Amino acid sequence: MQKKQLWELYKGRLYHDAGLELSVDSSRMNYADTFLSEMEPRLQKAYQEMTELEEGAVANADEQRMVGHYWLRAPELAPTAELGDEIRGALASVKAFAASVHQGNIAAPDNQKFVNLLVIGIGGSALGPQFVADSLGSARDRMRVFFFDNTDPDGMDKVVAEIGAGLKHTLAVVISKSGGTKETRNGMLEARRAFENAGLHFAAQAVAVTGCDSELDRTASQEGWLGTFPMWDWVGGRTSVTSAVGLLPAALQGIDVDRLLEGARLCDQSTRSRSTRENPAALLALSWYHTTKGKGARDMVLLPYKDRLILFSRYLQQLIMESLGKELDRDGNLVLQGITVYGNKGSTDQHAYVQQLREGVPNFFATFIEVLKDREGASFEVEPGATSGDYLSGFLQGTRSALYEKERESVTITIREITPATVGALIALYERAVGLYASLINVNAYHQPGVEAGKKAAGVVLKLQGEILEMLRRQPSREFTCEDLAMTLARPEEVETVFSILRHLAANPDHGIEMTAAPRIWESRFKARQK
Ligand SMILES: O=P(O)(O)OC[C@H]1O[C@](O)(CO)[C@@H](O)[C@@H]1O
Repeated sequence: MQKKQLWELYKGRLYHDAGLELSVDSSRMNYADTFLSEMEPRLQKAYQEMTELEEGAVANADEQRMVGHYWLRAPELAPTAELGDEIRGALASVKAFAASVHQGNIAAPDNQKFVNLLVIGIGGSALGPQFVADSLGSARDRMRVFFFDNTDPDGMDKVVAEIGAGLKHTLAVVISKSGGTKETRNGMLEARRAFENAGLHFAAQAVAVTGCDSELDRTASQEGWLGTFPMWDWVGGRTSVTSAVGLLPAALQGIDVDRLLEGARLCDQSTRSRSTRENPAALLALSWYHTTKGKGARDMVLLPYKDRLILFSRYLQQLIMESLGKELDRDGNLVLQGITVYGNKGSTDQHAYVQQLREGVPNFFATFIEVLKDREGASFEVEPGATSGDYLSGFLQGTRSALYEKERESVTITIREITPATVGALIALYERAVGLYASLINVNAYHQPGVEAGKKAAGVVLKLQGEILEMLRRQPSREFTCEDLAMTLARPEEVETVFSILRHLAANPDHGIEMTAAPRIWESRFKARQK
């Protein structure tokens, strides 16, 4: 298409919200003008489903739950007055708690102010807080934020070492909706051990965000932690960033959570429109549907040209892939749905994988995120007439057209600057786009049955490890190969797992397992160290 024609297409398709200072450009999506009208009946159905969801329908049928993340920034829309009051109450207690910590009314045991925050959680209980902390953080933050978002011992040691002596002025925020996620439980226990090693009492420096009467809730109340903030079953983990999950760490860090909620609320208002051309979330969902053929046929590559948005792709990876990646549709048909999401940031990725995007396998579409404001204040010129920010902008434009020349499609989202409000708006925009797209492809966006399989399998591995240790310790003088041991345990079919467990045990001093390596590694022998 000629540039002049493209300009006309751009003007015809551009969505711009002056209040949010947000634009969505889908002119580089090669759909015919008739596509919108063809899709309109299905979109109207999606809008209706969204209305019902917002009114409190059991939109997550499998778990028999309402889906209420939109009420978190508009409590007056909650289906009952009680729920609205709970949301307002939780927000008020988050803000009051953060203010008390900042003022030193809630303080470390030595009466000094808390200056560090250790957030412990995983998945939706970490990714939102991490994205918000990274995108809106600054050297002026009220508290420095650290994360345990895995059960990797070395990863946690690294964080503890970074905090160093500051542990005594560190507030731990343990976040788990279910309150029983093992990675988070382990993170909490590891943090507790680190506190104890430093002569500190964990309970005096910890708060929880969790569901009522969860294992974590009970631990927090039995041990007298500093506080507990609610999570409700009608808020999914991946859409929980505007609940206490995201707001408590953000408020403690010193981020204006009212502005974040306001941005999300305004974006919710815009994305409730039933006029497709005036609904940016619908325009995104339509673009996804067109380019992936409604079957995930192309990956979504996120290219935010702003360092502060680097974690947005990780955040969206969970939001989109956990929501849309489903084996069955809502009628029980096998559909194997989803959209693969990856990306880091431009222009950096230009020097990594953009080569393949332009010339290699055309199995993706790009989402450019443009931020108009370069920095606080003016920039100097790195060469006559151009600043570093001009270069960043030029690289975005350049990559967008270079991809389009090669028939690689893209959408471009433009915001004026990174503020709590625009971050809130971006979050809300994608939450709604995912919900609408899920309706278009008829999947339940609000459950995650596939995640359970891996958790169960891990439980089986740990149980087998217990049996292995018991057998090795019962016969301390005997050396076993993995095959011997699998036979002795009457688990011959599990020999590969037995081998993996033994190698891991022998690589660590914890359980006293020794390995005599054989030239063919799988013939190595293992025994329990004599006491
Ligand atoms: O907040 P929780 O219950 O610890 O769960 C953490 C994450 O685990 C998942 O359930 C997947 O395992 C996510 O959906 C969720 O965000």
